[in-house]
Amino acid sequence: MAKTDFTIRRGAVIVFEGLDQTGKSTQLNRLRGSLDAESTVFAHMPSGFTTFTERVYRALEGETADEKPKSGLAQQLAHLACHAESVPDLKRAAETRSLILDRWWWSTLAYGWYGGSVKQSGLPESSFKELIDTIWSPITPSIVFVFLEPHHLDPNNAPGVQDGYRALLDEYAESALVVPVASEEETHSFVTETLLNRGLAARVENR
Ligand SMILES: Cc1cn([C@H]2C[C@H](O)[C@@H](COP(=O)(O)OP(=O)(O)O)O2)c(=O)[nH]c1=O
Repeated sequence: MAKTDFTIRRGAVIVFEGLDQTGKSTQLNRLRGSLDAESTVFAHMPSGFTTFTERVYRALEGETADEKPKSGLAQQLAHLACHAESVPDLKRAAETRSLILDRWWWSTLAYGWYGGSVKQSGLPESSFKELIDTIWSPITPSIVFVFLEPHHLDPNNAPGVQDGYRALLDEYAESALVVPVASEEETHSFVTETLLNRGLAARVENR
């Protein structure tokens, strides 16, 4: 029987965002498994493509307790340092192929600002947003899939983070949508059908 796969349209930028433990990674893996490896670049923020971004990510995840930053502002600035380092590569990937992003600046705003830690530092929201805008202005997403319902409790999902995602969803209603809660298989179908319907993906009959 023929296996049906997909290609993502060249130039498309697809973002997966949302709370921890919501099935985002599972769905990204499913999508990766049904795409040809050549034409789409997958990137995870903050771990990116370089030793610098990889090592900062490991420090942020805190393999040892003393490795993690104590300051919420330092934490988000470290994330943004990784984003700044990765954006030129992301831009190139989006121009020559297609790009699938596992988190981008919505996480910075949702976890950092709406989670409360950056606000506590005294940095005004406008300054934080301006920094984010400056770093991310080269990248425009074609679609943002937002995962909002955690399967398990996760300490990273501070109160407010979900509200942050909802505010971003309202602001970017044209390109962003909530992924409905469903089985793994149904969610995979939802993602692929949405991409097909919006002309961001095409079916490929092979083998
Ligand atoms: C990209 C990004 C992530 N984060 C947070 C979201 C997650 O709680 C954490 C790690 O992200 P990630 O490794 O994607 O977590 P998971 O695989 O569990 O979904 O970092 C920020 O606080 N700011 C950011 O800019």
